[in-house]
Amino acid sequence: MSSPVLSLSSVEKIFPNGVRGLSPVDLSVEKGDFVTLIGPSGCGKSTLLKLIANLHTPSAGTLNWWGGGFKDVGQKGRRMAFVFQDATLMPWATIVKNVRLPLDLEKVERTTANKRAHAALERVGLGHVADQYPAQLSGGMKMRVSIARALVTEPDLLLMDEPFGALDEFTRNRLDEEMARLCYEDGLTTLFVTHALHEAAFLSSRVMVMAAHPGRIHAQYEIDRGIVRDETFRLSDQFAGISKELAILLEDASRDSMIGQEARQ
Ligand SMILES: Nc1ncnc2c1ncn2[C@@H]1O[C@H](COP(=O)(O)OP(=O)(O)OP(=O)(O)O)[C@@H](O)[C@H]1O
Repeated sequence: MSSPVLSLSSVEKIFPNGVRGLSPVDLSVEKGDFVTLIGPSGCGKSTLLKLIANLHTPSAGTLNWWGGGFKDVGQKGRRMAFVFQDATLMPWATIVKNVRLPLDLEKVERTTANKRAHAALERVGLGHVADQYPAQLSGGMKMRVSIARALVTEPDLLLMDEPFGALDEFTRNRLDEEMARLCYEDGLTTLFVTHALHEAAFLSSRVMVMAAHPGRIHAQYEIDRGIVRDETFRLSDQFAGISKELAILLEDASRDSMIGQEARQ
């Protein structure tokens, strides 16, 4: 059997100022999983994502990427890409040049890089804006460019930190449907952070409900991978049921977080 994409064993983070960002976490992410982290502010969602991205070093515990250490991440079959809340596009460069940036940094030959950048834009439905500039696009389109810039590297693991948090609900729903298509149809392993319960219910194959004070995993909730995540699902009783069960877990996690906070005061 192949190694999990990610495995965390008793990984914790205590910041230099003594703040415990994350209590020991055990987590295993398999190929094709869509894992969402949700929980009240300060529960360690970003800390956990940054540990996985190797932007933080754990204070204790072991992290493995594809069964090995971080030094092999970036090789074929072990590529990781990020999408953040802010699309962070270069305003002076065309959309295709923005998408091509990671390939330019890798010194991929120009014709190949252009071809891949155009293909990535097609995948997010933005082939027609390749020669435009970021200022000409809406917020949702900019975010799709940011997703294309991540996809162009052909990642095996996609990390997304509240990518659609700044968008209106209609745009967010459309982008969630696009993400579901990209991730479930292509089997792209994804770790996703959100504050939005309905987004977690819609997208995930597993939801990690976290609690704060201190940051930790409170509960895990599995959702059938076989569900087709489309508009019909969003309107179904099944979706309503999943959302309700998640709301109960989240309520419970919030109550635990408040008890933790009061105990510290
Ligand atoms: N660099 C840092 N130094 C000290 N403490 C930090 C640092 N980064 C995060 N923390 C603390 O660690 C805890 C977890 O923070 P984190 O940002 O991971 O939470 P979060 O769940 O992502 O919050 P939010 O939903 O508000 O973005 C918080 O108490 C936070 O104040």
